[in-house]
Amino acid sequence: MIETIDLTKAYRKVRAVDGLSFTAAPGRVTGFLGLNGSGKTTTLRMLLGLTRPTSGTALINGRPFTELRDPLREVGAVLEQGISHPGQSGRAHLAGQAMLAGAGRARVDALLEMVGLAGAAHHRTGDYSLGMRQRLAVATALLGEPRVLILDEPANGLDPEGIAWLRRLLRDHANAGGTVLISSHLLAELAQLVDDVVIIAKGQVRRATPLAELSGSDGVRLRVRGRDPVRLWHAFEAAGATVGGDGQALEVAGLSAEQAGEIAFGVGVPLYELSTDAPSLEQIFLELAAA
Ligand SMILES: Nc1ncnc2c1ncn2[C@@H]1O[C@H](COP(=O)(O)OP(=O)(O)OP(=O)(O)O)[C@@H](O)[C@H]1O
Repeated sequence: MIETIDLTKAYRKVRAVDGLSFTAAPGRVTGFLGLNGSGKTTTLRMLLGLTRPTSGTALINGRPFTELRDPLREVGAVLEQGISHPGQSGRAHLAGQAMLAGAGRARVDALLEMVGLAGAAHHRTGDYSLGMRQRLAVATALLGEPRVLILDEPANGLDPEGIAWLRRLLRDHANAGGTVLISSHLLAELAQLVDDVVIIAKGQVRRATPLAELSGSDGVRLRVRGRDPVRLWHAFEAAGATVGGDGQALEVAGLSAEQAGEIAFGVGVPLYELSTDAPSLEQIFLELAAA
């Protein structure tokens, strides 16, 4: 379980995180989404005890990171690339980290297998592709068999096969009762991976919802053309809709197609066109994230 309560981080000129409250629940993969500079990394760093909050609380399994009894066994994180020495092999890197985490050799080999790096385990990490470095970072995060996983932009650099691998890995982790928080600045990148989304902008939560409920009916817009646009405009507004237009057609939010058709019929205006335009997930995200 991950929880932030009124979490705030102010730097001299910016409030990077501004009263942020959200939870990421066990058994779920939660996407933490925002545009560049919206405060994602700062939030994750506060959760991991790397940045001190100005105020508010960041909790992992009910405690601040600094009060966790055995942090490496409770939370694993992928924060940035370049954690390994480029001259070191992937295996040597992981074995070194394993000593810190109190994990044995068998675990190192099992993890290299699990992240698909067994064949490249003895190559220098300096020769790894971005995707391979991401896989090594995920293996490192999993060393202590933590229940909570925090991943900052892990899909970055992964090819479709890598994304499919990450999806399975995160799903298995959540299905086993683990908590996963994964950040990105692209909803499309996470749409196949996550159960829930927390969308932030300017350090504040704009929407926290199961992904399936993000594209609710409130985002649907109608495109309406009829013989008397002005009359239609007034009739739709009188019914509580928000109406815009481009001269050709009216753009109507807040009504279903059925309601709009009935209203047009009621005021005696023949319709030439009535279509619904459901925004894509990416459009909804951008609208929320840019607000
Ligand atoms: N150490 C710091 N000192 C001053 N300002 C900072 C510091 N760290 C972050 N910021 C500012 O806080 C804001 C949020 O940054 P943060 O890195 O958390 O965003 P982000 O959502 O992770 O962005 P990105 O996707 O680009 O990594 C930005 O305006 C950034 O410039």
